[in-house]
Amino acid sequence: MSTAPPGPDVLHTGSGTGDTLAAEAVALDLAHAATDLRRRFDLPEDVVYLDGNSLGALPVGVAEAVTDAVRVQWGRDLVASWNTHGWWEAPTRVGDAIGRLVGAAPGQVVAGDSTTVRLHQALHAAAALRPGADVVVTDPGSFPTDLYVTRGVADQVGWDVVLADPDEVPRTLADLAATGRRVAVVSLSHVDYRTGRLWDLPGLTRAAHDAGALALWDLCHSAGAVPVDLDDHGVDLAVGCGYKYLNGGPGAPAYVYAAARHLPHVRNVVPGWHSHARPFAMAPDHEPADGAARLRIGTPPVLSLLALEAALRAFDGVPVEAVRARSLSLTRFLRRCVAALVPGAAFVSPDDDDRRGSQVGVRHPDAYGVVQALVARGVVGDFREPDVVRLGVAAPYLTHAEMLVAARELAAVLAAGEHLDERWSRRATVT
Ligand SMILES: Cc1ncc(COP(=O)(O)O)c(C=O)c1O
Ligand SMILES: Nc1c(O)cccc1C(=O)C[C@H](N)C(=O)O
Repeated sequence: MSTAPPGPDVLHTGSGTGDTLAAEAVALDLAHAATDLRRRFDLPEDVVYLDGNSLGALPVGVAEAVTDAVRVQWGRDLVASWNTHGWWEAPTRVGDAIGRLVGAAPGQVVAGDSTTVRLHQALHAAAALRPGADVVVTDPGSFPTDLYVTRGVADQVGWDVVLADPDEVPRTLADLAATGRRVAVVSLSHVDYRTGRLWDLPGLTRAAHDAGALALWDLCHSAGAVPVDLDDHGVDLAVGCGYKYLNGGPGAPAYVYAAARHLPHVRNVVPGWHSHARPFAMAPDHEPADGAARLRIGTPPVLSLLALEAALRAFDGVPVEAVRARSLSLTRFLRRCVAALVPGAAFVSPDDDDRRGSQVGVRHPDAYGVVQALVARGVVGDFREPDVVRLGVAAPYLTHAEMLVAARELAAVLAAGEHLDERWSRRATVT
């Protein structure tokens, strides 16, 4: 199966519906040609890659940037590179580059470490900014690491964890206020990793503020795919990873955002020496640096930061609003193709554009087998417990033609019963 460039042969299904969809795919790809950034990525020709919400594709230029960082900066220039190649400033420089994609003015984002660590740090910062409050509100459907970290920090600072579906958060906040409870922070994911549900970040941020709480957002599944506009919406704290829609590579550095109004008061729970105002004074007492640098920790993963920095150039000249418009068109079309070719498909992701992130999920009792059979046919998605076939749509490098190919392959897998193959009876470690 070849998909690049997807021509009429690949698209032809031999059915009336298929022909109509094929013609539509061609028309939509023409209409969205300005945001087709496939040439900025190094993707295998024979794969429809629908897992960029787990691990983004490799952007052109990253391998060269890493080679230069290793051979020239590390290999030749050695320790001087901290100064001469800007290694020291990389966490805040890359943080600012991420900030451009999530609507944060410079000086509020720092990159490095993992989402897990950054969330831990952000929740502790919230605790220090809201002394006397003793509740954290979060979504029971959050990604597991978020639940574990939230419970862990709650134990450390003496909070109660109140679980509420994001739709129910305003009512939960009202109930808590009515019983005299003070909420420190509402901590939510912008897009649900399993369902692709996009939550109302502006409205829920306002609801948190109205209750006297801070709003903390996990942007793992929205940064680089959905406009976030952190500053415009008055978000207090945010975290996210670098390896999904930001395409920074496996284990790419994560990031933390603290709004400028909070930064002078933010306490860093892991105040390593890179967060010191004068690190090379080697002073025995910690004195926080100004700005986002106070959220640095210890020595950053320089090679990974430079890889992420090069990866972010894939977005150069393309506003995230344009990426979103392409993503909506792709997910809308994918949904329509699946509905047409797989009658009765049970969608888990919302139909409504305003409520859908950048993925389409379908429930199936043999979802794991369906995903494996799709992968065997060159359509790479992933399986999420308990029964979700998750198709992530990283708009910059995908086409409408590929959406149709994915739907056709899904229909073919189900028609042939390939999902029931014995090969899929043992699950891989990473699903
Ligand atoms: C919403 C969300 N938060 C956090 C994580 C993971 O955190 P970490 O990057 O520390 O593994 C993921 C994905 O792995 C995620 O989807
Ligand atoms: N972070 C991951 C990892 O370390 C290994 C395998 C997958 C991942 C992922 O990113 C999974 C992803 N957060 C998800 O939404 O399912």
